[in-house]
Amino acid sequence: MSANRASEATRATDGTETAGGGGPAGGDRAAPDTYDVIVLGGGPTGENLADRVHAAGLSAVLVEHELVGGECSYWACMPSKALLRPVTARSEASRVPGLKDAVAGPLDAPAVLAHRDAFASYWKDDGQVRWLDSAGIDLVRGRGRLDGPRRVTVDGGRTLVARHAVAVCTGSRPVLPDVPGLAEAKPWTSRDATSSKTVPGRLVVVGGGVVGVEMATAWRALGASVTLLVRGDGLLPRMEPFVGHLVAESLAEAGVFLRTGTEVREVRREAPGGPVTVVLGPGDEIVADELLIATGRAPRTEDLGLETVGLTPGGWLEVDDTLRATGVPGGWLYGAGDVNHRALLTHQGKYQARIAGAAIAARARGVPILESDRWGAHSASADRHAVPQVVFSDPEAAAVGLSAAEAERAGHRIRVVDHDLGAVAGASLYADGYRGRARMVVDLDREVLLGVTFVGPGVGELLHSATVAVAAEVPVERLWHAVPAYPTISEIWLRLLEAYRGD
Ligand SMILES: Cc1cc2nc3c(=O)[nH]c(=O)nc-3n(C[C@H](O)[C@H](O)[C@H](O)COP(=O)(O)OP(=O)(O)OC[C@H]3O[C@@H](n4cnc5c(N)ncnc54)[C@H](O)[C@@H]3O)c2cc1C
Ligand SMILES: NC(=O)c1ccc[n+]([C@@H]2O[C@H](COP(=O)([O-])OP(=O)(O)OC[C@H]3O[C@@H](n4cnc5c(N)ncnc54)[C@H](O)[C@@H]3O)[C@@H](O)[C@H]2O)c1
Repeated sequence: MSANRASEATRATDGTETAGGGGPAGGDRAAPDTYDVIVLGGGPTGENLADRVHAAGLSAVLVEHELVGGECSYWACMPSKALLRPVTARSEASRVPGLKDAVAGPLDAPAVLAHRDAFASYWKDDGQVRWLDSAGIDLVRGRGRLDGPRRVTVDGGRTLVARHAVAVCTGSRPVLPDVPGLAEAKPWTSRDATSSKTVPGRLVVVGGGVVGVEMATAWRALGASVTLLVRGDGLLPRMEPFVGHLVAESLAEAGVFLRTGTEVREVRREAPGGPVTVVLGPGDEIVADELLIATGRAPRTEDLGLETVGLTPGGWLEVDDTLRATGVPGGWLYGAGDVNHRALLTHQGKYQARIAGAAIAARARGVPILESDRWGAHSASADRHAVPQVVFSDPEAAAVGLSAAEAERAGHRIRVVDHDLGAVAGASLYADGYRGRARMVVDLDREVLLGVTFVGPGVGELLHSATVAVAAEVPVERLWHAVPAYPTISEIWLRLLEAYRGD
């Protein structure tokens, strides 16, 4: 069983299995101090990397100072999606004839929060630790710090030594912008927004990226009055512009107050737990019960001992396509997942873990590395060409590869093909008044797809078809023979291809 699958299986039952008391698996075992590979950080990336090298016959130890499973399991993907699924399910059901009345009325907030708690495994990592145990990977609890080449100290005490590699998988943390009064006001970060036990009456969200949009969606549907403050002129700026327009329209219909072109100048909270005042300009203030700051991430590298191996602490860890850190003599240091800033997504971290694990094992055995093979086992090329992402907003947004603007900036000769998703028979069956749009970006020189974007209800599950087309560089001519089933939303492929061919 691979990393993460054990915990997914326990959650799939009723979520209560991981809720019980600790058990013996939670602590260090009587482990040796020398391993083939030391992994720092037990998030999804670290777990998968340890699993891969162990499966290749190397010994591995995982060092984790909080919960095994990392940000994703307890304060990011899992709890946020558990909060959002009831929102999108109700929204879609309310547009299906015969169901509308059945889902009228507010969400049952206590039930949704309890569902979220179960999906966060009640913030206990027993299930993940059981999986490590069963996989034969040692766990050392505590903060790991590099102490020169191939050496790691844990909590300043015990020293671990690696024969082949140390992999830094320490992830990222939220950043707070430098705004007077902000830190003192103790705002919510993504951790609070995914774990709060109560629904705030009034919530101000700062940041129109993925966290801001998803959390504004969830907490509005749970009953909060939400104001979303965005610095730029729209939402989800990394995706095609039409995505942000549709999501903004839908958030406004849900009752979210959206203000673009704003800047938070000062924050005041007079008493702990009391109301918070967000100052946008002279006479322009908003008073709320909570303030969520969702303005991006910083790497967890500041106290990692990077200076002991010649690197500068605090920055994103620079790596090559085999995930090996650049500028470290001997080539024994790796960095995978959020910490290298290639793509801050769980699935990409797990992908990098598979690639890094294979590269570490190959180098340990003296097997030639296939670095030059762009799509070989030792090169994380998808990070640059085919990163998929689903934003679980209402409606969902899903994209892979390059947007039209990114493709142009990269110097490709492109053609952009757009189509109205609502005009597809499967979409109109899916929900009354289905609104959505799709775009494919075609590389005219090679006649392959560089990127695909969908926005509309249920499009998240459509994305992998596009990921296959982009990563595999399937010729457009051959895509014509990939026939979408009728009447599914996937028929959007046929419409896009017809438009491209001029049929
Ligand atoms: C609100 C939110 C929602 C998200 N939703 C999604 C989603 O739906 N889909 C998706 O793909 N991505 C999502 N992401 C992104 C995803 O959470 C991250 O990309 C992912 O968690 C990165 O995994 P990682 O293993 O690299 O790092 P992390 O999950 O951050 O894990 C790093 C681990 O290292 C440990 N650590 C750090 N320093 C040390 C040290 N010195 N010693 C020992 N241990 C250490 C930490 O305690 C942590 O457990 C979301 C992010 C947020 C904030
Ligand atoms: N469904 C998913 O895949 C999912 C969900 C949540 C988060 N994530 C990942 O987590 C990462 C972090 O998400 P995020 O939303 O925090 O970061 P982000 O980088 O996606 O968005 C942050 C936004 O805040 C804005 N911003 C920055 N400083 C600001 C300031 N001082 N005032 C106002 N706005 C400011 C930025 O312009 C940007 O639009 C992302 O890279 C994302 O990929 C993924």
